Amino acid sequence: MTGKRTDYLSWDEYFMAVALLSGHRSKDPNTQVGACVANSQNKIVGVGYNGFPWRCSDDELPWAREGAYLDTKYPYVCHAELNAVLNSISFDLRDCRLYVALFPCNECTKVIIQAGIREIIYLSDKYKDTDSVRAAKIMLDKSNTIYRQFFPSRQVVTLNFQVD
Ligand SMILES: Nc1ccn([C@H]2C[C@H](O)[C@@H](COP(=O)(O)O)O2)c(=O)n1
Ligand SMILES: [Zn+2]
Repeated sequence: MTGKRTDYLSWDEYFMAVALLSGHRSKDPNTQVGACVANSQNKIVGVGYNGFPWRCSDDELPWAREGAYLDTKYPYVCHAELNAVLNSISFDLRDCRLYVALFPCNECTKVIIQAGIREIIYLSDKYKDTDSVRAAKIMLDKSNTIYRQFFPSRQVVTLNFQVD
C-alpha cells in the first residue's frame, strides 16, 4: 500500500483558496475580493465576494473609482466580508475564522466583531495606510479579535476542469 499524499492543502490554504475562488465571481474591474468563514470544526459556513446589493443591476451602477462620489462604486458596493457574513448559514459566528484576500475596512470590521468572529486571516494589507484600516485595527485590538497575515508556502493552486 502506498502512503498518503503529502502535498494536500493545509486548512489555511484551503479556506484562503475558497476565498480567492469566490473573488472570481466579482464583477469589479479593479479589485476582486473574496471571503470565506470557517467554524471551529473547519466547516465552511459562509462565502462572499464584492458586488452590488441584490436587485441593483451590475450594469446600471458605476464601477468607477474616481469622480463624484455618487458616480463611483464606493457608496454601493457590498464588501466580500459583509457578504460572507450575510450569506452565512448561521446567525451566530462565534469562534469562527474569516479568510479574506484584503484586510477588512472599518465598516466590515464592525460586522465581523458583532457576528462573533474571533480571527481574521488575510493575504494583503495594501490599504494599511488608510484611516479605514487604521480604525479597523483599533476595533480589532480592543475587541481581542485576532488578525494575522497568511504567508502561503505555495504560490499557485491549479484548478483543472478537465478530470480524467
Ligand atoms: N477588505 C475589502 C476591501 C475592499 N473590498 C472591495 C470594495 C471594492 O469593490 C474593491 C476595492 O476597490 P479599489 O478601491 O481597490 O478599486 O474591493 C472588499 O470587498 N473588501
Ligand atoms: Zn469592508
